[in-house]
Amino acid sequence: MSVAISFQEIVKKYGDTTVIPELSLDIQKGEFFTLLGPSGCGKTTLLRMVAGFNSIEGGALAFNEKVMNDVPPGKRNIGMVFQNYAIFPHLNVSENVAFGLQNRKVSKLDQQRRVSDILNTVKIDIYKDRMPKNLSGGQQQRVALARAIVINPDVLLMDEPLSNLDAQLRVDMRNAIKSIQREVGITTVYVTHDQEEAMAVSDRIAVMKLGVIQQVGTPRDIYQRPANLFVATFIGRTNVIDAKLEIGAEGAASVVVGRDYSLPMQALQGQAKPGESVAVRISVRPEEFVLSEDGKGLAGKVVNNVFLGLNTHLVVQLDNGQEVEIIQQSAANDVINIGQTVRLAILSETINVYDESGERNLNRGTGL
Ligand SMILES: Nc1ncnc2c1ncn2[C@@H]1O[C@H](COP(=O)(O)OP(=O)(O)OP(=O)(O)O)[C@@H](O)[C@H]1O
Repeated sequence: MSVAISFQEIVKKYGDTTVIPELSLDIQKGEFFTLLGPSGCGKTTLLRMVAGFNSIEGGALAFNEKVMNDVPPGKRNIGMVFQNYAIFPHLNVSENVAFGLQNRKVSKLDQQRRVSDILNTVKIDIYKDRMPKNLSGGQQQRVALARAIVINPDVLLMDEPLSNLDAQLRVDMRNAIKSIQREVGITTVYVTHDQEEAMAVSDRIAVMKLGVIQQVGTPRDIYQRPANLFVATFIGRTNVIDAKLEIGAEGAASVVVGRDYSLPMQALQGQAKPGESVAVRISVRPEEFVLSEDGKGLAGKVVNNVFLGLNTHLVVQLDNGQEVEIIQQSAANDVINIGQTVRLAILSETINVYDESGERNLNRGTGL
């Protein structure tokens, strides 16, 4: 694979305020790449730098190794889709899609052929003569997508394209966007604050906080091995619990949680000296707890119990007062009642152990 978009120590400032300090990132050709993070973290700012709508105060932005910092938006060969579909109300579907081609000196016949191909791809060919006001939100967003890709852009940029759609349509449309992107094979940069949406569509995700990338990885990497506690808590749900990393005389590592629940952690050998005990924080996803059958585990009391069909969600209050969330497959007969005391075992192969600050995942880079 070759790099399609490269950010090299890129800086964005508004006046004296630095919003993006020296960010470096490579996006591969054909990749579906998502910028994900809470409101105000700089996703849109970065996307607008790619589009050429924002100036760049430092570093370099390159497309296929060509520096683009001073290339105007109209000369970047980019397709864009925004939250508010921005299609022309006075043009019908075909005319909207053809619009971008009219300025590109494409013959009438070629225009018709390309418009008809794209309408097929995004599955709105049956509405080709309709006016936008007679289309649903999802259909309008398909028109916007068709218009963005009909010009054969090098890069497709999408900024929260599904935010205006209702929940079910958002799920349908994200699947549609992903399969259209795969079919067309276009390098795509997608902005969202919705982590589930990001997981569903992306090849890779960059999680951002305050203009700084916290982690870049596949959805699976980011969920299973979050680089720090910010990522662990932003992606999916998790329980953060104080613990101790203890290294035995022979160097074997274990994580001790609560009073005396000890989990052997092979991956953490070498993180401290033999005989040492270091304060750490562990991240345990709700599905990484199991109700212990052998009496080993963290003691607690069930304080809430919600049956959701396949799964049951429990809230358990541990001995130290902390409440943790657990997801269990609903057993056929076994009902766990509120008030019941339980022991919670932790699947030690999967949990992540962080230093006390939460900035460093001690499991990463250990071959796991
Ligand atoms: N024109 C501007 N002038 C000054 N500050 C700005 C400007 N545009 C954005 N900012 C600031 O830059 C930071 C990043 O904003 P940006 O819109 O990129 O965030 P975002 O992650 O896209 O958020 P959201 O999801 O809410 O759109 C914010 O602190 C914002 O207040």
